[in-house]
Amino acid sequence: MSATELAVEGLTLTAGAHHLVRDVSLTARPGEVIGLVGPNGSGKSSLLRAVYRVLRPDTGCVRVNGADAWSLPVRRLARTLAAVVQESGAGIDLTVREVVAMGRTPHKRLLDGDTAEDARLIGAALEAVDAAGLAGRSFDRLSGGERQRVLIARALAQQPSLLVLDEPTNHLDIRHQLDVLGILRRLPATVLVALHDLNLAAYYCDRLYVLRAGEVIASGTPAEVLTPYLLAEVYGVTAEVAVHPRTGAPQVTFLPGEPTAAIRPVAPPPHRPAQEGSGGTSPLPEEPGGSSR
Ligand SMILES: Nc1ncnc2c1ncn2[C@@H]1O[C@H](COP(=O)(O)OP(=O)(O)OP(=O)(O)O)[C@@H](O)[C@H]1O
Repeated sequence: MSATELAVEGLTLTAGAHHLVRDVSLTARPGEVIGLVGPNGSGKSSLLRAVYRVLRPDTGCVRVNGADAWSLPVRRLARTLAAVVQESGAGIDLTVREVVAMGRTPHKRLLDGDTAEDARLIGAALEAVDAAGLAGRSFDRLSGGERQRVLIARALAQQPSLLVLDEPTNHLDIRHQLDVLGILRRLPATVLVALHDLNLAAYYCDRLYVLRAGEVIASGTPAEVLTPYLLAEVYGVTAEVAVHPRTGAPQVTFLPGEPTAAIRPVAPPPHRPAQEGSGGTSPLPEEPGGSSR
């Protein structure tokens, strides 16, 4: 299956009088891994919910290969898009294998049993997340990290060409974090993933979008986006950014203490919608001394 193009255009989401997301645009080209980063409450999950069709846009739209995701038949969208979300999975009285087998549902007709190919895909998905040994266990009795890996396996079994994940490394030990992100990196799919760990985002994502208070305030490659300046402005932290000598990816080291005036912008940055194409958009003033690379 070839990867899918995702375009979020001028998306605004509200809950009552509260803006969850305001005029957000982003693109993910086929096969790209796009990271969503930003502080708690900045709108990452809300944006993802609109993409996987749980939270209806007030204005703007979500396009999947050019088609409005909210107008597509649910089943057709489910053959394209899989989601791994934070709140899913509680209270599922099924075995692990049965949960992963649910990933095959969009590809089958009502009452169809598992084919040999389904069984192969379910087994491969379990193997991929190191959960083959859990197949017969009750899903409800798994640890948080085991459950998370099984939900990722279910999404893999769905064979999506667009995969949307909300903090997929939550609960995972470092070995399984690296494994899961490595799998996402190698999938023949487009990936949109919310991550809190900026070093993992820097290493595994092609491009990042930075959200703050429901708006995109910067986007671009990790090296373009992850500067001490931006980290001071968005998270209010002091950080140093170096290029890792082996991976070539930006590596952020956080330091105690408030950011100093030298790396704090004087005025809040104006909002400028993120743009498609190469090169990042950052409304933040130039960092003294130029790029961190
Ligand atoms: N249904 C709702 N009604 C009112 N406010 C909401 C609702 N859903 C989310 N919010 C608020 O909208 C903001 C964005 O929430 P969201 O969950 O999208 O942020 P997030 O970036 O995913 O946060 P986190 O990093 O903590 O997971 C938060 O302030 C949240 O409290």
